[in-house]
Amino acid sequence: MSVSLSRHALPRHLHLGKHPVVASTRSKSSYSPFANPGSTAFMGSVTSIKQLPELNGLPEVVVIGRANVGKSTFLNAVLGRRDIAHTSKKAGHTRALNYYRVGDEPGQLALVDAPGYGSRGRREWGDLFSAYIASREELRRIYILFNAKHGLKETDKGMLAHLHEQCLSSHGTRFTLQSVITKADTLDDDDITRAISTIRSEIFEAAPTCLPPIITSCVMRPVFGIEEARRNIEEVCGLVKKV
Ligand SMILES: Nc1nc2c(ncn2[C@@H]2O[C@H](COP(=O)(O)OP(=O)(O)OP(=O)(O)O)[C@@H](O)[C@H]2O)c(=O)[nH]1
Ligand SMILES: [Mg+2]
Repeated sequence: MSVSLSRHALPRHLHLGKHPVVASTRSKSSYSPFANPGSTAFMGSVTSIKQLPELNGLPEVVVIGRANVGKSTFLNAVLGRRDIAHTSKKAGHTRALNYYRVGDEPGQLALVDAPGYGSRGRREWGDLFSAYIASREELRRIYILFNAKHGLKETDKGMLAHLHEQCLSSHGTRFTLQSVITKADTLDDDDITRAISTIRSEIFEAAPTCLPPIITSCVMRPVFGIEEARRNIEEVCGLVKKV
């Protein structure tokens, strides 16, 4: 195993080519909701569809993926907080839809951490999630995470196909789908290039409407791909003024 991956070691096309880091789209005068991590607040846990919070029109994005893929860690990195979301080596840790407000009150957007799906996920979490995506009007984008080392499993393909159908049936007016590759540090440079290529094709096969992956590592210092993820969230929530 190698942890040598670095911005410089990454193949050029992974970070500079087809899907460039979008920091350059930010106007110097625009303000990032992620600029002040201290203003982020945990809003509460939702275990039943009736408990979904009233956010008075705040845009919302959700982070999903198989148990243990790194959802809560990714969310902490995006929020610039060490442990506002609880993480664990043991799969199945997050057991509710956990809401985080980003920005000073009343906030600029809500970020939602979801329980994992797959063999360690529980059926009732699946039911809650299905009801959530079917009805939540504030939802702008679903971030679906895949472990670089494990690639896509059948449950991932099934989830992608299901979400793709939902996007198509609403003509993309309700939410869009963005893929994210986690734990890029767990593969060496040759393997990560191959893994990304396979994951990209499998995503496209299962869900042609899903946007190609943002590649991340939350253990690299500095973290990798997180600034790109923040810009992506700001854009989909209408918070970036393009110059
Ligand atoms: N090497 C490496 N490990 C990571 C990375 N991100 C997360 N992890 C580890 O992966 C494990 C699971 O992380 P979580 O963030 O709790 O995963 P989760 O998807 O929220 O898990 P559940 O809530 O159980 O579904 C933890 O031990 C993390 O430290 C990463 O970028 N690189
Ligand atoms: Mg979690």
